[in-house]
Order: sequence, then C-alpha cells, then structure tokens
Amino acid sequence: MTDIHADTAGAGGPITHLAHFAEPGKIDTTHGVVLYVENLTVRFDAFRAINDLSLYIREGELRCIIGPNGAGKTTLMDVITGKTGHRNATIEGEVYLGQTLNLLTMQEPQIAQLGIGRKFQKPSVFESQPVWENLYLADAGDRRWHAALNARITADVRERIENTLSTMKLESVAYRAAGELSHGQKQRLEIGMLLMQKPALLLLDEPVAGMTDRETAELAEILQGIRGTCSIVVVEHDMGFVSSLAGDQGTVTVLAAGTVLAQGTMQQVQQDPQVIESYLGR
Ligand SMILES: Nc1ncnc2c1ncn2[C@@H]1O[C@H](COP(=O)(O)OP(=O)(O)OP(=O)(O)O)[C@@H](O)[C@H]1O
Repeated sequence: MTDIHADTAGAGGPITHLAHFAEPGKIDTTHGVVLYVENLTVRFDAFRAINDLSLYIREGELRCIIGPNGAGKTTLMDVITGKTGHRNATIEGEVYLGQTLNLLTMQEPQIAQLGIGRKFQKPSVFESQPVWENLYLADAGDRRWHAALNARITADVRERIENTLSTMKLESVAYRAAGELSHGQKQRLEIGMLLMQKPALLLLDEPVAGMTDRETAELAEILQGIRGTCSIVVVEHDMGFVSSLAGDQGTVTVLAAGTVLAQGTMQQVQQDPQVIESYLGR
C-alpha cells in the first residue's frame, strides 16, 4: 500500500458509529458518506476476488475506479447491487448505503429501489420506443408498462423528461426510436433513464467502451455537468476519460488483486510506482 491510498479521514468515520435516527428506508448521509465498503472479502470457492477491501464514497462525489483485468471491479459492483447472492460467492465484511442500510442483507430489486442505479457496459433501452418514452417508462419504474403508457403524464414528469433530454444532450432525437440512435446516444439515454429514477448513487461500468473520441469527450462533459447532483462511481479503462472526469482534485481508486492498491488524485496515482508496475505501465 502507498501513503496515498487511504482517505477515510474525510469519510465521516466507520459504520460502527451508526446513527439511529434516520427514517426507515431513507439514506442517512449525516456523515457525508453515501456508500461504505469495509473490510470486504468475496471468495469464489477458495479464490479471493475481493480481498479485505475498504472504500468510502462521499455524497455528491464522482469517483473513478481503475485497475487491471481481474482486479475485482465488476465483483465489487455486483456486491453493491446485490448480484452475487446467487453465485458460488462467500461474502464477508460490511457494505452500507448511508449509515443504516446494510446492503449485504438485501436483494437486487430492493437495492435498486433504495436509489442505487447501475449501468452495464452494453446499452439496454426499449429500442422500438421513442427516446422520450424510454425516459418516461424509466420514471414509471415497476408500474405496468401498458398502464404507464396509458397514464397521463404529469407536469412534473414532463419537466423532468425535458430536463433529462437537455442534460443528456438528446433533445434533437427526443422523438426518434431508441433503436435508431448511435452507440454514444444510446449510452447517454440509458444514463438518462437511471437519472429519471433520482438515484443517490449511480454506478457506471465502462460507459465509454465502444464510443468514438467525440462521444467520449461529450459524455465526460455531461458527467461533469451532473457532478454533485448524486454520487457517481465510474469503472473505466480509458485513461483519457478518467483524467477528464477526475480533473485535478477528483479521487481515483486503483484496484488490483481485489484490494485498493492506491488512491488519490489522477496525478498521484499515475506517479505511484506500484500502479505503474501493475497497471499503467503495461
Ligand atoms: N462467479 C465466479 N466464479 C469464480 N471466479 C470468478 C467469478 N466471478 C469473477 N471471478 C474471478 O474474480 C476475479 C475478479 O473478476 P472481476 O470480473 O470482478 O474483475 P474486473 O476487475 O471487473 O475485470 P475486467 O476489467 O476484466 O472486467 C477474476 O479473476 C475472475 O475470474
């Protein structure tokens, strides 16, 4: 470990200092932290995909997570979103949303309802529906599809759809079928669909894979624009994209062999000898 890895000083302290006054189901961020991962170990049979990993995501933070193939990035996202339960995984440690919500005791749908939105690498949108309707259906959530389409759109939802179209730079294609969009536009639409659900924490898994340079730069600008409205964790291999998201001050976490190898600003991790050896130097 290097001396730049730990930033728990700003993380509001460990989850053993639980506040008990939060409303049930509400995320208690009284310490400024939306996600606590503490001493997490995930074993697949005897193999440790995650090994005593701790990290803290602050409210409104945009965190980039990088690391070599097999470092445990996807496994970490899976644990946070309740996806590892059905596999041959043994999980130890603590994963809390805010001070009180123990994610390791919850199933995937419940975690999504609490406000964790996850975008996988490949876009997943309703191809035959217009862009605006995709946003509307995302807002409708688990209301039945047909019921949602037949319901009147309230002024509040209309305004949020318009705002999301504008935020995600999709106004000019609002009435086009989602299937006709470019790859970059589809990725933006899917992120917009997650934003319609007002997430507390947005997890983006390699969002610029397959994008052109221009689409990548556009997404970086958009994410910078929504920075602070919710916490965002981006897992990415594209270093140019990570640099533009992190800027001079943002925190970049480097995972390797299932644990935090280094953590700090982009400049700090880029100069870290262990990071260069295990990842960037390749
Ligand atoms: N269900 C499973 N059973 C056994 N091993 C697994 C399972 N899922 C993941 N692993 C192993 O755990 C390690 C971490 O995998 P993971 O997919 O989390 O890495 P990653 O950092 O996301 O890699 P990449 O950048 O290639 O997506 C890898 O060695 C992988 O082979």
